[in-house]
Amino acid sequence: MSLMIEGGRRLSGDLTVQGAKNSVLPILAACILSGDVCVLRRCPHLEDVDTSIDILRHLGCAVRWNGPDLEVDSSTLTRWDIPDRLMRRMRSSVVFLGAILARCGQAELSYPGGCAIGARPIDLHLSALRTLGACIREEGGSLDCTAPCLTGAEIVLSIPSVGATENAMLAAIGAKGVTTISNAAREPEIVDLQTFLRKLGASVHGAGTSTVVVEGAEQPLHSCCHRILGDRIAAATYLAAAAATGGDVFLRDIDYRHLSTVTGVLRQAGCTLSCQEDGIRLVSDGRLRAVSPIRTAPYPGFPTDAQAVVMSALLRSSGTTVFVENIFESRYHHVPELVRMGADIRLEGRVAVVCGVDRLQAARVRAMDLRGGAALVIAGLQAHGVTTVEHLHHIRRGYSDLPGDLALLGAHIHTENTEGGASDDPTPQTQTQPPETAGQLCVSL
Ligand SMILES: CC(=O)N[C@H]1[C@@H](OP(=O)(O)OP(=O)(O)OC[C@H]2O[C@@H](n3ccc(=O)[nH]c3=O)[C@H](O)[C@@H]2O)O[C@H](CO)[C@@H](O)[C@@H]1O
Ligand SMILES: C=C(OP(=O)(O)O)C(=O)O
Repeated sequence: MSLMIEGGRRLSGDLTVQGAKNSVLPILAACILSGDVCVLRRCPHLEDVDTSIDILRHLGCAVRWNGPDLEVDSSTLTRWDIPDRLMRRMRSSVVFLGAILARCGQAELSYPGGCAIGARPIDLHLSALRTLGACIREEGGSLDCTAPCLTGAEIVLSIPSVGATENAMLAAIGAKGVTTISNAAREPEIVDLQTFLRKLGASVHGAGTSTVVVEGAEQPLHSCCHRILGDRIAAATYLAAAAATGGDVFLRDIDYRHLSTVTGVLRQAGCTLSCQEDGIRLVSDGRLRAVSPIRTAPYPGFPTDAQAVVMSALLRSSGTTVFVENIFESRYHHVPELVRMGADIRLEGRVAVVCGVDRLQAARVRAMDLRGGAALVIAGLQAHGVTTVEHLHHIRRGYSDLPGDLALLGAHIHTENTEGGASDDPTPQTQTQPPETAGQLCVSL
């Protein structure tokens, strides 16, 4: 599947932002802990959500859509294994490990897949679970885990890894006693997971700070209904698109506090932003200025997931902007594609130097990963002529309807069924490697 985008349209109007991919995925894994029915409101319909549903069904859970809500009944769970073909489909498959261990005391799965943006090892996940008493045998990419009796412990993460924090929180629910996770990730999605776990009846505190404390659940957990947090990265994408096209958009149902580094950059670039309790409005005249160096960092720093889309917004700015990607070692696969469209970007390791150009030219380009794909769409919105973005399936991992949303805002964009599709996709996918080979997949810049 490809997207065709006719550049030069100014975006305007209101948009309700989807539920967050990075919230709903760990929460879908957490549904296993309930042993009952969980209703997730505003569940985004994404490829990664479909993969999570496939995993839940494989485990024996009953899952069904009810309009925009997803209902998961985990009372019927019968298995503790996840087949390799499902593990490889996304990174977040690994977050099921903590939940399955907590519920079943054993788990059989393999290394997760996901976008090729770096090596993405899972050593911190496994070390956290071992600290809680899990015995994990790694062989040929398979993980054979037993944990008849998880015990609360002090887990210190060497990096504030989002996924490792979530895995540790989920496993700790099934442990006896208190678990403290230090140097925990502080992302809003971790807070959303804590909110969900509390609704299930679990005792979890501290999410949003560097120390998360989980008391093992002595009582059985129960059913709950939860509305998924608004997606700050989808919001950053629409803000970047509006900024680049001289737009005027209002994004509803998004917490502006979760986007302060992104809105700060767009303000510096010359956009006018007003942040309200119910959303964010951005007005741009389309003549953006270069900004101070953008360095990606764990929350509350500038999100790595917004690096590509904000870069795209600045391609025609006046002056030079430096990007430093500090989280993932090869997250610039969109750059050669943007250069095809006339962008002036030089790469040196983790640094990308963007010199604004007067004009972008439409081209046939290829999404190499999720956010890089969204960045190409934003470039297409600004380019002269009709841009084709191939390999739409990457974008569908994280946006429930990017073309539909942009069309609502006035973009001329449509999806085309192209020959081949995902099955003959040569795009590299990260397959987390056993420790001795981790890193070999990193694509040099
Ligand atoms: C589903 C989800 O929420 N995905 C997000 C999550 O991914 P994810 O949870 O995979 O990202 P992490 O926070 O774990 O990764 C941060 C850094 O830590 C490294 N690391 C991580 C785990 C580990 O065991 N060992 C290790 O070395 C990673 O390679 C990376 O360099 O956070 C990333 C960083 O904000 C985002 O880009 C992703 O969108
Ligand atoms: C890298 C991302 O996601 P994941 O961790 O699911 O691959 C992302 O959302 O940009």
